Amino acid sequence: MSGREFFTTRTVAEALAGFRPAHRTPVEEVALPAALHRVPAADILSPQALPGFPRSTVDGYAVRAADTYGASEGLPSYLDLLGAVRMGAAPAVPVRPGGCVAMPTGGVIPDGADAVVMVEYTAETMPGTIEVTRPVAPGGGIVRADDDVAAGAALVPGGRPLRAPDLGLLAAAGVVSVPVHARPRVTIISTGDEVVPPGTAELAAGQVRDATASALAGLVIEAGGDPVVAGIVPDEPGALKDRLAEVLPESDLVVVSAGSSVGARDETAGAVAAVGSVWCHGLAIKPGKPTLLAECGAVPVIGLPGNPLSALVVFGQIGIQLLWRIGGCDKPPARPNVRARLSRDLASAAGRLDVIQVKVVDGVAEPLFGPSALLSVLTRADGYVVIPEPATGLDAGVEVDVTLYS
Ligand SMILES: Nc1nc2c(c(=O)[nH]1)N[C@H]1C(S)=C(S)[C@@H](COP(=O)(O)OP(=O)(O)OC[C@H]3O[C@@H](n4cnc5c(N)ncnc54)[C@H](O)[C@@H]3O)O[C@H]1N2
Ligand code: MOO
Repeated sequence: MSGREFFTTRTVAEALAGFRPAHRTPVEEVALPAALHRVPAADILSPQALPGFPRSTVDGYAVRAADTYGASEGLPSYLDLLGAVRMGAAPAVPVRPGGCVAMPTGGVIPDGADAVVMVEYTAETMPGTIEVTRPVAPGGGIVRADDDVAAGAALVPGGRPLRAPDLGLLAAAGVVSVPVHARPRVTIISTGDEVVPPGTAELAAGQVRDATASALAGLVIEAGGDPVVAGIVPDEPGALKDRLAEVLPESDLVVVSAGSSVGARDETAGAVAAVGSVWCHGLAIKPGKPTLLAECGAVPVIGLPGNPLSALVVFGQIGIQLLWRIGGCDKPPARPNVRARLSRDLASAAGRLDVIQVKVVDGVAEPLFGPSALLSVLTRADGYVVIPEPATGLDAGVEVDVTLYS
């Protein structure tokens, strides 16, 4: 196709920094169990101090610390046993000088006590008399009423996906539902006359089943989005534009696979330009150069390369970040990674980000090569190594970060 070219190529770094659509999903109230991995729209403040009362952290005796100073095996302190604290109840008696009260772990510290001595350092030598063989400092064995969280302080931050312990802290504060961003609805459109639904039993000559949409839907779910697989659009002039116009009002992000290159049938750029504005067409990434980023009204649109492997690599680098941001999270959770030694030299062009699929065996990262047309390279990989934009390659033997697939 002489004369055709990508008209606005950008680097991945430029795209991550510069393509920042303002669109965010609306906020909805969600009950705690369903709030795992959801993104609170703002800090969630605690309606009360936690734990809410001074508590013992050990089984033992509530004391005045000063009454235990100098206590030792050879010269114990002797304290009067004034009573016992019951779990889930207010203390019945205060601690007066020279006295102590038996304490279960988690019980309410009685008035007058400023420490709890562990039962291991005590003995009831006579009924009603407790021998203490180790001193305890003021505050020892106690958490204060607001040590966990002060009243009005943030229980969990806005903008970060909720983790299991967050749900616990919210529950402890009596917060049983939280305002979170709605899951972004990601419409996935496949294009191409040769692409047929995965359920097609017999393929005619030249047909391929749609591999990309199912895989993209998986990535969308992993990143907290709601995928809507919107079928296959043929290579007919106007067909994609019409489909886009239909799905845009229902979508927080639209992903179109194939048709982003510069071939005669490549319709995405034209279709997107007809309903919005193209931010870049061509990304300095390998694989995945034929990528398009655009905004159609408030809705971001990503045009991905046709090769399923390349489409998934680009969506992993750009789409996932975008998806998290649309869902209210500016700092997406990092994928797990391991350090490994590279088994061989890798070449790259300066200014281009290379994403190399690898297997990791005994701390060695072995690149998996093959054309982007082979999706099995991705299914065989344990993870990937990135050659950053300024680098012209990586030498065999260097330590690299392998981002792992989970
Ligand atoms: N002159 C140039 N030609 C090409 C370039 C280039 O820079 N200059 N880049 C090549 C690269 S790299 C890729 S990737 C492809 C991407 O082109 P398109 O985005 O227009 O995609 P198609 O040509 O339609 O498809 C490529 C390939 O992938 C298969 N495919 C498409 N969709 C699916 C699907 N949903 N499931 C399974 N397989 C799919 C399609 O059948 C083709 O085999 O352009 C190169 N050309
Ligand atoms: O970008 Mo193509 O997507 O390298 O195979």
